[in-house]
Amino acid sequence: MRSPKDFFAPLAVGAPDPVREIPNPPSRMIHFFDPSNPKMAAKVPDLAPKVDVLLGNLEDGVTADRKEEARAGLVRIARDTDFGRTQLWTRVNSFDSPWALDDLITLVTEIGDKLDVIMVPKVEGARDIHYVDRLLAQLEARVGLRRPLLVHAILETAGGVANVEEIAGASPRMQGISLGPADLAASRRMKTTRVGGGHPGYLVRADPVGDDPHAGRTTYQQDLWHYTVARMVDACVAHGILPYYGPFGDIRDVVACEDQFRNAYLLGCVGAWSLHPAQIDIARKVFSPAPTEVAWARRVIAAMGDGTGAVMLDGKMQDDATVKQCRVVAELADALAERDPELAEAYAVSAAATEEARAE
Ligand SMILES: CC(=O)SCCNC(=O)CCNC(=O)[C@H](O)C(C)(C)COP(=O)(O)OP(=O)(O)OC[C@H]1O[C@@H](n2cnc3c(N)ncnc32)[C@H](O)[C@@H]1OP(=O)(O)O
Ligand SMILES: CC(=O)C(=O)O
Ligand SMILES: [Mg+2]
Repeated sequence: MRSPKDFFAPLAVGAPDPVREIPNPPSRMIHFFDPSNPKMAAKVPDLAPKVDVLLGNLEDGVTADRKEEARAGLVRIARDTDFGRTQLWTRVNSFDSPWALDDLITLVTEIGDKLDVIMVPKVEGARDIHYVDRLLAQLEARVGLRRPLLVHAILETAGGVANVEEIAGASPRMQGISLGPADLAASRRMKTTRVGGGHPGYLVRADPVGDDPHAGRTTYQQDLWHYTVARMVDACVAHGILPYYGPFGDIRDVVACEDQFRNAYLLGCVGAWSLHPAQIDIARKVFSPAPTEVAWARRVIAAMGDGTGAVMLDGKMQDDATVKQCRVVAELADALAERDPELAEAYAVSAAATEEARAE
């Protein structure tokens, strides 16, 4: 653990000063693509304006014999593409692999000025973040970067979950954490073979109605990921960084994907991964507050004046705490509207309708 006195000191002579506050532009979907896959690479210019984050994935999902091609492909794509306001992230290989060191050296020295965030898989504890923190500072100093690269950890080992608070606070570079349900399931020896989502066997059952233990008992499927997501959200928020749900592997099941994303949204996550173009709009829909919610939030804020006291609105008590809840929704809506003309219109229309209803 760094001393609080030198927490914000650069870790190499000539490296840029660490950021004091993590930037929070929209990152509702982190869209994964394999830079060694020509079909996916060809889609990047069209996808860029449609997503908040594009992530060139070098780790799992890229075959071992195409690791170098993926790395070189990402360098090429980063140089040749105008990403506009869309962020460019990468996921490097894990630190025990033969590729991670070259991933970091090549990407920072070749396209460090284009990258926003480096996602690190299989983070076990603060020691992994300390390693990448120092190495990034050395590389930034070598190439003269003026803006520090940020680091995002994947929570996908039992050790990582046990150490999630220290990971979240390990460096001022820490931008956020994503849940990695596939590796985490394997690490914990969970007996699900799915990538995220529920499982029909993980349930609670209503009490028996008579002597027959089988008759008429409703079951309720439970969320396997609730504990981990909630723990991750608390660790992130306590350290001023951003929590994300990770991948949902059943691409065809757009309904369950939306449910899983929405659970994460309601628990405090700011976004999720999209593995396939079909998941981009699901994430956009879920992680953008509904216009009716925004209209309600604005009504509460207006009704609460200076934000203190208690008032009744449509039969519901509002006070200092509920106005804070509503500010979360309204501020998110304002930030998204600034980027997304469709949402700006939807939120403006809902505001006008609310005004009209109040005037009547
Ligand atoms: C547990 C983890 O670590 S998750 C993270 C690692 N995994 C990944 O990143 C997986 C990323 N996604 C993929 O590899 C693919 O989407 C797959 C394998 C799941 C499905 O791919 P396909 O079988 O090709 O899907 P499908 O046929 O529906 O694709 C339709 C088109 O979209 C393209 N496409 C698919 N996924 C993506 C993507 N993520 N980005 C851009 N284009 C994509 C396909 O190349 C195809 O292009 P075409 O119309 O020119 O032929
Ligand atoms: C996200 C990821 O890497 C995993 O689920 O293993
Ligand atoms: Mg993984």
